[in-house]
Amino acid sequence: MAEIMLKSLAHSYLESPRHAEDFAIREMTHVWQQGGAYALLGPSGCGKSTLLNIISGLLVPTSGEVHFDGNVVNPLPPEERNIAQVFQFPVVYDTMTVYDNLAFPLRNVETSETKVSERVEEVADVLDLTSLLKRKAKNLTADEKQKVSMGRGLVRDDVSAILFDEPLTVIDPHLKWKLRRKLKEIHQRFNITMIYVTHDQLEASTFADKIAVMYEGQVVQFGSPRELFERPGHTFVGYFIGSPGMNFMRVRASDGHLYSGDVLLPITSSSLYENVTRCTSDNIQLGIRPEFIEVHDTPVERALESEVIQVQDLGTYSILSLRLGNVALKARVEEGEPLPADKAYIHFPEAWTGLYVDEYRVESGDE
Ligand SMILES: Nc1ncnc2c1ncn2[C@@H]1O[C@H](COP(=O)(O)OP(=O)(O)OP(=O)(O)O)[C@@H](O)[C@H]1O
Repeated sequence: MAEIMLKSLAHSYLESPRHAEDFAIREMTHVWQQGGAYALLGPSGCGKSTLLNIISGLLVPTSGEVHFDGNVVNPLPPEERNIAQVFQFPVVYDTMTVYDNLAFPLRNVETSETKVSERVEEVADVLDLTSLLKRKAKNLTADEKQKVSMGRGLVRDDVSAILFDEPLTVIDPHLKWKLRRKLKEIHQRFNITMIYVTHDQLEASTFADKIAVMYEGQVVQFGSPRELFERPGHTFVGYFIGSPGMNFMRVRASDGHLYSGDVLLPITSSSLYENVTRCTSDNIQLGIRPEFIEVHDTPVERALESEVIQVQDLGTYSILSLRLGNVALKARVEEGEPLPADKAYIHFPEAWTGLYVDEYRVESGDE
């Protein structure tokens, strides 16, 4: 088991990369601590598999170092890195029994048969595979095969880390939830560093204590599911996490006030105002999640009048599509709360309103 550090790591699939866009991984330094349950979350093509393959040694990075417990492992081939990797599609030997499949990684490193049977039985028990141990793998369903693949990753207790690359893709939707819980349980029981790659925010949040959100080859935020929701560090995290994503409004400061277009925003935080006036960039936005906008059906002090464009009834809550000046916003109203018809009076609580300059969050002194 190991702490994994990526030091000034960058990777391009091109021979002579010149621009930032030529890199699948843009230069980054990142630490995965020993024993952590991590998710690597991001849209298709952001570099997740590239990063995993660099850690496991399947891919040699263009520059930078990979450290396991402080030792550089760049020159080591995958088999010497002690990394278990579980891929999207099951990797099992069809002609072997489930038992022999699970025993394979242990027998490869000449483990005694007593230890083999101990570990195989333990892992089979955790993954509910005990009744299938004598079956040939070719007779298993896709779900069962993927559980065997996972089991092969878990069976050695000397691995540095287990990397999961979208492991639930082939799993039946109703079993996905169960397996996610199972992986969490396994993590707690075996205390192994686990990195779980996914593009699904729900999968990431159920599995991981900390999530690294990747966007265009960079980790734009590394935090708990709650931090990513409450204080997205980058506009992409705001859009990508939550449903619907965070609202962003372009803002400017003038005469002691903040404006979005022609709308004067009744924001009293002086440090927020000062931060905006200090910016040299013209890419300045305020971000607020639909869940945190206060919605009233009658005028109230400091609330802004907005036009209701659409109401989407989603059972226990509704999502309002609003227009404030020329800005489109979404707001969430819980069941039982007054639902505005034509006009909604909205208020942005300052504790939940973030300032974003050049897409990154800037903390104001008030927080
Ligand atoms: N073997 C390759 N040769 C050239 N370009 C590649 C290769 N593999 C990946 N890429 C490119 O590198 C970038 C990152 O790809 P990568 O597969 O790491 O992303 P990902 O986040 O894992 O996406 P997905 O979820 O679709 O697998 C993409 O632009 C992709 O097209």
